Amino acid sequence: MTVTIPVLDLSKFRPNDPEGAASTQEFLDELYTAMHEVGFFYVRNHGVKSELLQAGFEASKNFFNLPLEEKLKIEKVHSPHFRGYTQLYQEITDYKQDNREQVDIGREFPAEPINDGRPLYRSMRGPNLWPEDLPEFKKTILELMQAMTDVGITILRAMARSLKVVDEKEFMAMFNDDYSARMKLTRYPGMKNTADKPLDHGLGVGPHKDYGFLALLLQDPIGGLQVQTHDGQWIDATPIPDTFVVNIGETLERLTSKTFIATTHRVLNNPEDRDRFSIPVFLAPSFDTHVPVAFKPTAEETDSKKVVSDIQENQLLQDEVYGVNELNGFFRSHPRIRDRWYIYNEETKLWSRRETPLLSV
Ligand SMILES: O=C(O)CCC(=O)C(=O)O
Ligand SMILES: [Fe+2]
Repeated sequence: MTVTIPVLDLSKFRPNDPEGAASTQEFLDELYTAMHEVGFFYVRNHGVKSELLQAGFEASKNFFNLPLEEKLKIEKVHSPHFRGYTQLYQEITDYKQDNREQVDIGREFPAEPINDGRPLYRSMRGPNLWPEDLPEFKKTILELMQAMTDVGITILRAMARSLKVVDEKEFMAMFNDDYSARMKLTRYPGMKNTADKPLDHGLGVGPHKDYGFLALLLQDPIGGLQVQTHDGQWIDATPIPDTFVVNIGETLERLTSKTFIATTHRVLNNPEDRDRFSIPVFLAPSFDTHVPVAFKPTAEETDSKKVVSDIQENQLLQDEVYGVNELNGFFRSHPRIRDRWYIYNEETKLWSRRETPLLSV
């Protein structure tokens, strides 16, 4: 079966405008079909100014162009909150080292006290690490993260509405002040980049599903993102100017009993020497949220949702508490940061924060 990734027009979604009822309904129907059948779509007319998108890419390139020793000043290993810079090959996906470098940014919070009985996942909250020598970087990146978050929250509202059986107010209450947002700046070197020498497997990031509720991705024109259709084929998410690529994560898939699919995806490095840049934003409820399984699919929906994925079932994150999933996901992707800041107790089988970080990792 030939599957294409649909392009949805967000300006059709006018939830508070009685005159927009027909176009809103059309949008919701298209959204439902996209999420049920493909699990990915492009969104256009999202309202974020292209100057801001360009400024985001500029800021990202300025950072990646810094000498390695400058970038390492904000290396993620300095952050128990999994913020900061990750060198090429340091992140693990599907048991392989990724051919990409990246910066992780989250919402700014003060660090919380540790090991006082609160859940360990609250350690994910904390301050970001910012490069000192790029004065515009922080302002631009936080502005872009907020603008993309606003678009993502609008799409989440539309998803709740298109699912009908989900109570929109209850669903959106999970995104009150305390929602979780993460942004990543990525750079994928081309395979013939002789300075970086990407690993032969050619995977910028290996096959995976995202953890949370929604991912909204800004990609440059190079291409390389691929989506695994539900019969197991890999298709290109070819860049379309002025759009974001949207997909959902495992926790929202769980809430919908797989009516909406968290589709497997990966990124191939450019076969020549061209570097690719992308900026995804990941949205999820606050860490303490118990994500209900809210949806009882109809027989027809159950029938049509047999999905092939390259990901093994033991790689899936299915805890009911969102923070547990996010922490487990980061532990898996960043074992070096886990081992520096966290310790496993063989007797209790529980992780906790180290009182002082391990220096040797
Ligand atoms: O860079 C991309 O196109 C996708 C990145 C991605 O899937 C991720 O970081 O979860
Ligand atoms: Fe992803």
